[in-house]
Order: sequence, then C-alpha cells, then structure tokens
Amino acid sequence: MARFLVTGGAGYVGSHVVLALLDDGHDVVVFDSLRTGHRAAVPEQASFVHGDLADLDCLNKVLAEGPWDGVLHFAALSLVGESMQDPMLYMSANAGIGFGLIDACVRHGIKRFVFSSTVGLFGSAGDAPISEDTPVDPGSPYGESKYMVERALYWADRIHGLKSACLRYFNAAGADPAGRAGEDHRPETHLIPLVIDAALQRRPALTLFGQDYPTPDGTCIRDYVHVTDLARAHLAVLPLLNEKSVTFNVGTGRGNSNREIIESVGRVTGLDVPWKAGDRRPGDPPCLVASPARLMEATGWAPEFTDIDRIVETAYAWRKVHPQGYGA
Ligand SMILES: NC(=O)c1ccc[n+]([C@@H]2O[C@H](COP(=O)([O-])OP(=O)(O)OC[C@H]3O[C@@H](n4cnc5c(N)ncnc54)[C@H](O)[C@@H]3O)[C@@H](O)[C@H]2O)c1
Ligand SMILES: O=c1ccn([C@@H]2O[C@H](COP(=O)(O)OP(=O)(O)O[C@H]3O[C@H](CO)[C@@H](O)[C@H](O)[C@H]3O)[C@@H](O)[C@H]2O)c(=O)[nH]1
Repeated sequence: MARFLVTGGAGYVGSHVVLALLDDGHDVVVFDSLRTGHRAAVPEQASFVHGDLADLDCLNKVLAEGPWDGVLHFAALSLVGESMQDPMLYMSANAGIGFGLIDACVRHGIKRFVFSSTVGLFGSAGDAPISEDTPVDPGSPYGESKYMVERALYWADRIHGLKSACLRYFNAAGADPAGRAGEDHRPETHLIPLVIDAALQRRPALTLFGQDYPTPDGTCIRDYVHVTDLARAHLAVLPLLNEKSVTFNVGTGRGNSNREIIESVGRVTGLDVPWKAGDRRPGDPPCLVASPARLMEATGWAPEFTDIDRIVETAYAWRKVHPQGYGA
C-alpha cells in the first residue's frame, strides 16, 4: 500500500483517479479548493483537505505530513475559451501554481509526480494521429500554461531528480462504470454531457459548432478516452517513475466526429437529440486523435472502452441517477 497526495481530486478526472487508487488499496489525501470541484465527489475512504494551492503555508503543512509515495496534480483551470479572454489568469492559476507546487515537492523530498497535461498542446495538428514527437504548438494560453509546467518538470528532474509523468489527455469522457462518480463541470462545456442533457430536455437544443471542417462529415473529430481508462493510465505509469521521467499521450487512437456523438447519444438513450447548426467555435482544430502506442508499449496499458456507445452509456447512466450532478 502506498500513500498519495492528489491535487484537484474533487474534480472530474481527479475523482476517478482517486477511486482507482483506493480500489488498488492505496491511501489518498485530496487537496482541493472546490473552485470547480465537488466535496461529494471525494470518496469517504479518502482524506480531504480544503485548501488552495496558492496558499503555500497550507500546502507545505500538508506536504510535511509525509511520507508520500507520490503527488498527482490535477488542479487547474481548463476552459480554453476563458483562457483566450484572460490569458494571465491561466498563466498564474496553472503555470504559476504548478511552479509553486513543484518547488514545494522538491523541498519536501517527493520522488514521483504525475501531471495532467493536455492535447491542447497541439493546437494546429493536422489529421494524422498525434504522437509524443508531434511538434508542440499550443493553440491557447491554457495549452501554453500546461506546457510551461511540463518544462518546469523537465528541469526539476534534471536538477533535483524529481521523476514525473506528463500525461497528455485527449478528451476525457464517461463516468465510473459502478456509478460512484461522474462528470459535473459548471459551466459544462464538454460535448457528451451537453448532448445528453439536450436529449433529456434539461437544456435547449445543442448548438453544433461548425459543419464545414475538412473531415468526412464536416464536423470536428476528437479522441474520447473513458475516464476510468484514463485513471488506470495514472496507476500504470507510477512504477516507471522509480527510474525515469516520461511523457505520454493518453487516448484510444480512434476518433469520433461531433455528429457521431449526437448519433451515439440517440442510440444509447433512445431519445431524439435536438440540435441546431452553429458557427465554428474559434480555436477548435478539425481533428485531434492520439497515437497511444508509446504508453501501451511502456506499460501494457490499453483502453477497455473502445466503442463510443459504451462510453456514452456510462455518462448517461450517471446523469440519469444524478440529474443535478453533485447537487448544490
Ligand atoms: N476533462 C478533460 O477532457 C481534460 C482534457 C485534458 C486535460 N485535462 C486536465 O485534467 C485536469 C482535470 O480536469 P477536470 O476535467 O477534472 O477538471 P475539474 O475542473 O473537474 O477539476 C479540477 C479540480 O481542481 C481544483 N482546483 C482548481 N484550482 C485549484 C487550486 N488552485 N487549488 C486547489 N484545487 C484547485 C478544482 O476545484 C477541481 O476540483 C486539469 O488539469 C485539466 O486541465 C482535462
Ligand atoms: O456545445 C457544444 C460543445 C462542443 N462542441 C464541439 O464538440 C467538440 C468537442 O468539444 P469539447 O467537449 O469542448 O472538447 P475540446 O474542445 O476538444 O476540449 C476538451 O478536451 C481538450 C483535450 O482535447 C482539453 O484540453 C480541454 O480542457 C477540454 O475542454 C468540439 O468540436 C466542439 O466545437 C459543439 O459542437 N457544441
């Protein structure tokens, strides 16, 4: 059994990783400001510290209560559009806070660090699968702020020996298959929960952003990776960090267009999905699909959810039981 500090563990991806760590028999302390997360998303078996990473006194106090077998860092702001409006907010909330956390981890002798990076590093990628060798070209201050943390981790290893895994998530989707956690962003901007809520008539018709992209059906293509598969990837990389730092893309290698998502939600729910055509959303690349080969070769990880309908089923199941998400 090992003991981990999880920043942002009350959020969507973090809460699913907390479940995976607990299921694997580990001890977990969640550190979260609840800015976008939910107290109810933190399982009872995990300890909870309500704190902001900007509060270094609070952070140092928690880190001093070691020993720790690693820190997993999910806490961030992650609205691409918001970052285009207020770039410095993202530089401070993601890059600045990331630097402070890395520095504190080095001072407290932490040896292993896992970081939530993003496919948002590849703002202008073409339609070929994106590998770890694809040139980085962040399309937004959000993507840039994540890349700055990746670079800080590179130097933290070279100079201090802190081993890290930068996991570049593609589109996280779905919910815990056992129904213990789900997706509840406020505001919700992600396609699958929006389409499900449109089908359930819990919001107006979905606006489909752009139908004139250079893709087979004219709508954008994304690589939807089930959040539980994503969580398993975090556990899979931990043993590697005893020796070296790594960077991996985490996706399925398969893409689905926005139209295919609407069709999938229609099939899974048996409901009509009201939608209307809208303009392109600025900054949306036409196609983002991972090449997860390097992660698979290095760890044996493979996605268990390879059919978009199975992913949508888990998201729909959670939403039906939790129409208000995690509540007020
Ligand atoms: N959801 C995706 O598809 C996706 C894709 C790529 C990368 N990511 C990255 O994965 C991570 C998790 O994403 P998510 O969708 O779960 O987001 P989320 O908003 O649900 O979770 C983020 C959590 O961090 C907490 N937090 C934010 N700032 C904090 C601070 N200063 N101190 C303490 N806690 C703080 C929030 O309260 C929240 O619980 C983020 O770093 C995000 O950039 C997500
Ligand atoms: O109301 C909506 C919302 C979304 N979309 C489209 O659906 C696709 C997927 O959008 P979304 O679910 O917002 O995901 P992304 O824009 O691909 O970004 C997400 O996935 C990135 C990784 O790919 C992360 O870095 C970001 O944090 C996360 O928001 C895009 O083509 C959107 O234009 C619509 O057509 N209508």
